[in-house]
Amino acid sequence: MSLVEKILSKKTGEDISAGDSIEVEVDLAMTHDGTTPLTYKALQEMSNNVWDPEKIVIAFDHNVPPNTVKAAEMQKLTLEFVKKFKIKKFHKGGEGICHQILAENYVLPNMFIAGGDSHTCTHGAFGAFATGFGATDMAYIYATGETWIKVPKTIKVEITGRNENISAKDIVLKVCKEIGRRGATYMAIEYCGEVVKNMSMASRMTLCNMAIEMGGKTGIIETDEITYNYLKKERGLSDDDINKLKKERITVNKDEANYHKEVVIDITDMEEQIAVPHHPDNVKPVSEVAGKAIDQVFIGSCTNGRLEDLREAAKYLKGRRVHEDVKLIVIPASKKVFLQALKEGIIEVFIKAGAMICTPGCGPCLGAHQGVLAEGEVCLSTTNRNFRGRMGHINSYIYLSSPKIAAISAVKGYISNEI
Ligand SMILES: CC(C)[C@H](C(=O)O)[C@@H](O)C(=O)O
Ligand code: SF4
Repeated sequence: MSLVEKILSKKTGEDISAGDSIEVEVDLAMTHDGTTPLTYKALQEMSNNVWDPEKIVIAFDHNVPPNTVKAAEMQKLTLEFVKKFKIKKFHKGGEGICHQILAENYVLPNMFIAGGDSHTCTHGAFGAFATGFGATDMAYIYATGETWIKVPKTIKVEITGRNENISAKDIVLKVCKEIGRRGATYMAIEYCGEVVKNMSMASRMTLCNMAIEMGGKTGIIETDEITYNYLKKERGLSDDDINKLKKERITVNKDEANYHKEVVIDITDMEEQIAVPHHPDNVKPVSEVAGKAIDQVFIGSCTNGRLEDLREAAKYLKGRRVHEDVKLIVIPASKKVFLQALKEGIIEVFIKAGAMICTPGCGPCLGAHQGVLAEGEVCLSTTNRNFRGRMGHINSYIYLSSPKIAAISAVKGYISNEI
């Protein structure tokens, strides 16, 4: 059995396998300012109640603070939902991106997590089954606490080798290139191998975050000491809680699991990777893109807005100036990340270098505000999607990279991995 099959078998109490349609109880559900209004509308046609307000998380992150009347109206309606159903796990603007909020507060291994956002797959990093649903499905979940899914097939992706220059973002871009934008449609991507074993939780989240860019239902990683340490240190779980989780730990016998496909990526001689317009699987080694002039750099998002990402970027910006032709926008993924970055002097490094720092949230990632692109402009971004027009004008261009390359390029004025 794959990791997903094992988690879902445990949840349903039956031995299930890929292709089965199952009904399942949801442990945690989330919608944000962009998706709560439609979910609320659909819910009103189904029920006058929510199944369990304790298991629902609402976050304002996509347009914070609201920049248009429409965005303000959507938050007003969402607030009505929050009040009506007495949702306590409510995070108003400035607290962070919904996925970062979930990771910092609520996600636990073996959970079934349903999110009204496609990057809910990020939480597979905790050994949870986490995936995105549309508004009608979310409404049904809010009403009943249940949903159904077809159990996805699994692609095993093993990351091997050693290379100090390579980050989780370079790896996931390479995986996108190998698997392709439709290569994992309705499948789970199970990451393993020595590189993943040694990765921080933040990096594992970067890996799982982009499963959807390959059409994937989710990305997922077995829990281990790194997961438990994170839950203890960052989330304050007690030793008893951790021991309980360890007893319920789900592992996979990789030789016996019935993977649909297996991919091995050795990073030893790998170059850093860049996705070029207009698809995240349109990936090239940095040497083929180096020298491309840029107008804007964005460091942030649910892919790469965490503390380790900001620390990495700060290494290259410290004592340097952002190129005069480049706008650099930095957005910490959450309030917690922001406060810690302030404490460590990282924010000061960015400001002195000439960066603009914005309120934790999605920011320019989806082209809503805080840095939209003009016609012909080129942005190098640490986000996950470079679709045509996503960050602004239909004829603007988005390249995707790691925070390191983003920071170096902001200084140089063109794409580069050498400071
Ligand atoms: C607005 C929201 C529905 C959307 C998603 O689901 O992914 C957004 O977060 C994105 O990244 O494009
Ligand atoms: S940061 Fe970007 S990808 Fe992530 S949830 Fe927000 S808009 Fe979507």
